[in-house]
Amino acid sequence: MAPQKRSKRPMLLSHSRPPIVKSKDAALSAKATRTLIRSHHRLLKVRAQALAAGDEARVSSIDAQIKANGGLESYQIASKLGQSMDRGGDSSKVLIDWIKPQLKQWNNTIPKLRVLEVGALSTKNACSTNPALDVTRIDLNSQEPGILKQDFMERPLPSSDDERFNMISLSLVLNYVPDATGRGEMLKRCVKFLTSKCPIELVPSLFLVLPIACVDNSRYLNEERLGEIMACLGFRLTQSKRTSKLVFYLWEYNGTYAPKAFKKEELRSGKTRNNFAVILNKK
Ligand SMILES: C[S@@+](CC[C@H](N)C(=O)[O-])C[C@H]1O[C@@H](n2cnc3c(N)ncnc32)[C@H](O)[C@@H]1O
Repeated sequence: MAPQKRSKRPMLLSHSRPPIVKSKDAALSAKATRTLIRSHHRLLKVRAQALAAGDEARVSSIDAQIKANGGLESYQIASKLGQSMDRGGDSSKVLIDWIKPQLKQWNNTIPKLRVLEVGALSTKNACSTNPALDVTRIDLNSQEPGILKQDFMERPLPSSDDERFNMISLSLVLNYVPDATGRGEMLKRCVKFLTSKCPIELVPSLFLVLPIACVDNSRYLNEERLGEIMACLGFRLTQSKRTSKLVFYLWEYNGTYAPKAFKKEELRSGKTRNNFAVILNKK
């Protein structure tokens, strides 16, 4: 009788990052990195729940735990490690590969394309080092002088196209937002920062990277639902790519912004599913 194939268990969201490492030492630090990232996300989630419940004492106690774990800074170091070459590399390389054909139209006699990188950990990634791109980098906690310390949700809304962007990068940022409504608001907000005024022929776009478990193993989100949410915001999927841990998407904005309501509704059940969700409010 042929040996029975072991069925592959669906991946938990907490196990999605960083990608596999090879050497023994790296494997150890990968484990520590994963634990730190997982714990930070979990604490942010319970903090958001305590905040919503008005439980200030619990919020303070969670803040103390986050601090004891090294805070956002340690989380960012762990994320950077996850981004390093031996763990799958810089995600913005995927974006550059995808837009390479359009970037061929660019030369240094015309203005650069404006890119907003939300959740930026480096000034030297593929996006930042591309000569055709003028990258504005923001993060809740700046690690380098070229990164502005700013919450995207608090960034003043643009008053003209000169303050808008041809592309926005949200790489592993949407899953950082601890509540489902906040994620919907973040996606909506992206639209307000995009412009079709561009030095080359390029449709304004959103580069979105998520841990694969957010769409493959969530009770509340799958690719179809994500597509529906994005479609009502005016986005059309033009590129996508999967690795064992991450999913990359390029969404073009077609200008038809008409948000519909999407609740947190169970799309698939099962004990090993995660609870990643995006709630969209009409207004
Ligand atoms: C997992 S790291 C991802 C970094 C990098 N983009 C990557 O792909 O590896 C998430 C980063 O997003 C930042 N972030 C989350 N929400 C943000 C917001 N509302 N505004 C600015 N940065 C945010 C966090 O501070 C954190 O540094």
